Amino acid sequence: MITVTDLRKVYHQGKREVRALDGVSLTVPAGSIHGVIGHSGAGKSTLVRCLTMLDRPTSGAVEINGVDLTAARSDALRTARRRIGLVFQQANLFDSRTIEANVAYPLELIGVGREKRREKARELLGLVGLGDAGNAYPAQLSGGMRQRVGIARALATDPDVLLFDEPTSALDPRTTDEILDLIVSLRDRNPDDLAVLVITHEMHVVKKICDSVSLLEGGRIVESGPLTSVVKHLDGRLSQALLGIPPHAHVAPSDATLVDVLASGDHAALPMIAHTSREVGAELAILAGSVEQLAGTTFSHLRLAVPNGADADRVVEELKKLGADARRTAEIREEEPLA
Ligand SMILES: Nc1ncnc2c1ncn2[C@@H]1O[C@H](COP(=O)(O)OP(=O)(O)OP(=O)(O)O)[C@@H](O)[C@H]1O
Repeated sequence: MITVTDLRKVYHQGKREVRALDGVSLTVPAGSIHGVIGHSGAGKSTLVRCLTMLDRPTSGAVEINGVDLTAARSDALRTARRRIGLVFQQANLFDSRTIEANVAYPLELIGVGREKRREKARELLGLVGLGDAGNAYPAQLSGGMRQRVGIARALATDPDVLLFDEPTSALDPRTTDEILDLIVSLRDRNPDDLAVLVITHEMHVVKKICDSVSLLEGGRIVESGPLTSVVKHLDGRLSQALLGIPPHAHVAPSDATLVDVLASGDHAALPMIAHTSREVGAELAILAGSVEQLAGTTFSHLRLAVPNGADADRVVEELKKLGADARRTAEIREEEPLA
């Protein structure tokens, strides 16, 4: 389990103070995969550096299973750091070492004997699907395979936390999905011991593997929670980011009110548009939408056009009665472009 409490990092650029982290708190229990997403400049890299003490936080605490890394010094810090396995965007392997020797490297640093190192490296390479590649050199591997080696190396010291910093940003979509499946399988293999934290700007990563998610902005966590809760409401920033539908100005009819509706779970399977149409006596057009499975729950997000003359507020009301979240988003008058 990793617990981060009120983590702050202030940089000084001349006279200017930059609060790269401005009071970040989060908890990731063992068995859970938590995503932190944020745009460029949000503080993601600073968070990774401060969690691993590559950069000392200005204040706050980072605890791994109750041991505070910020309070540890020299040897104690080195030992505590091994509780976090770190995987970067690029694996940064030693080109002159075999794959097996790369995976064994963290064990070499802490003085584990040769035979034990080899045994562990072989076991880990098997775990990440590279059981036959131990004698190969990094240059002989694809980007996805190199990333698997990076993951095996991060697991060498049996960490309690695996921290991924943009693990799939350099990979193609298919390889990305293979690496994401591997991350889930590592968690599933060790649910009582391993907490996983994934820092990314890719929504796909969050949608595919995370149980919970935090949105980092200007060094602060502005929204956080279990994936299925944060996407449930139309107004949420994470909901917009993860399930948002783009404006479809080119198909918007003139003289209509646009209504967005978001339904989840069993509600998503109801014939709610037909039902609402009938109840209100209005023909509703679906202009855009997405239906997705997140963490095993179906979410359906639709944008409807209610012809003017029909009661858009009643449409919203009827949809809410059926258990969906709904709201008016725009009025379109003839010859007026969609806002
Ligand atoms: N060493 C530093 N000195 C001064 N300011 C810094 C330093 N490192 C980061 N910052 C500032 O802190 C803020 C957060 O930067 P950070 O690199 O953590 O963001 P990020 O979310 O990782 O962005 P990106 O995805 O572009 O890497 C930015 O305003 C950045 O300019």
